[in-house]
Amino acid sequence: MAVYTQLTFEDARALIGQYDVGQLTTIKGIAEGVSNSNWIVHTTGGAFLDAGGAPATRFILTMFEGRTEVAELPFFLGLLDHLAAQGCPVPRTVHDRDGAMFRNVQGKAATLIEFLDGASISTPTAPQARAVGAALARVHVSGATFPAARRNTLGLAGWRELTDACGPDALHDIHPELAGLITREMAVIERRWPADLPTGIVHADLFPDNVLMKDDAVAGLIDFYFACNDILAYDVAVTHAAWCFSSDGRRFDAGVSAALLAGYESVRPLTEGERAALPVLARGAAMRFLSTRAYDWINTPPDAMVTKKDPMAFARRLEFYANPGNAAIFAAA
Ligand SMILES: Nc1ncnc2c1ncn2[C@@H]1O[C@H](COP(=O)(O)OP(=O)(O)O)[C@@H](O)[C@H]1O
Ligand SMILES: N[C@@H](CCOP(=O)(O)O)C(=O)O
Repeated sequence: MAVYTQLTFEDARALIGQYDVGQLTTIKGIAEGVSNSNWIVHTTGGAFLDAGGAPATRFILTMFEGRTEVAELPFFLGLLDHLAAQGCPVPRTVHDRDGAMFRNVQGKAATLIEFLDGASISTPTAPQARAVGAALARVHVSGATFPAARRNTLGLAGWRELTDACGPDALHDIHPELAGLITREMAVIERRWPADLPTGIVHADLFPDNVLMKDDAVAGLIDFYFACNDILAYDVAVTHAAWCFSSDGRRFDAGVSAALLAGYESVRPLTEGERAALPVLARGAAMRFLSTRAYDWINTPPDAMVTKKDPMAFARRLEFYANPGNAAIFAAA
């Protein structure tokens, strides 16, 4: 459950009154998500139009909790507007009557976002993975004209900081071999991390729960709050790690993997250098989510209203990618 902040109907009514979207009728907390508080909001409709040109009556209200820096909101929210304007299936930010992209509520920043129809899926098929690969590539291509930039705060140095902060004893409690795996793999990843691949705007967290699908088509890419500038092929690797395994990381799906990469390349072909780097980028991607999940596993207070995510699911992916016998999954078809 990800609603960390209590918001009364009256608070919400006052907030929604600042936007030209009609009167608030209902507001309901959303169970999915980890990082921020989210509500689905219904209104009577106003000047903000949906994709069909009718007054929109459904919105997502997001309140930003600890992990999102308020100073970075213009980047994240401006990026949504930019990508939507470029035709990517991304929700637009609803601006308030003064043109502001976010407002302050109870000392926290909150924003109103366009609602996109669709459902996230837990077991993707190859055609769905193909569509996701193509949608990711469109974001990479469209991001090239976005004028702002943001450093990846959860890059290599961040993974090391987080895993060091966990400490060997707590890692041992998660799994007796976890600290050893992290030490070995961090050394390899740091040594082999590529320095000369194409960079640009990346989503950096394109998991199935951040993609809304309608049958085999991508209806929405959401949750851009880790977006930043980084190696484009690293984003492919993140998406690969997120989509091509069972959620516990025990089963790899070769068909989904091939379809994801083919879908990506149908829009933006990978260079030889990017292909060659995918094995180490995938090890990095697995380490990225292993490090945040392990840190959260150890540090989330027991009474927090959030379902902790299993770090071992990404330790298994990391072992898979580190196995030289599996490197062929990234070879050109
Ligand atoms: N623009 C949107 N349109 C429709 N549903 C959305 C939208 N944004 C978020 N959601 C819903 O809210 C849930 C949580 O949103 P998300 O941005 O992933 O939160 P978190 O940052 O906490 O992970 C999503 O899984 C989805 O069900
Ligand atoms: N995708 C990450 C969790 C990031 O949280 P989100 O709810 O903001 O997507 C993971 O699976 O570890």
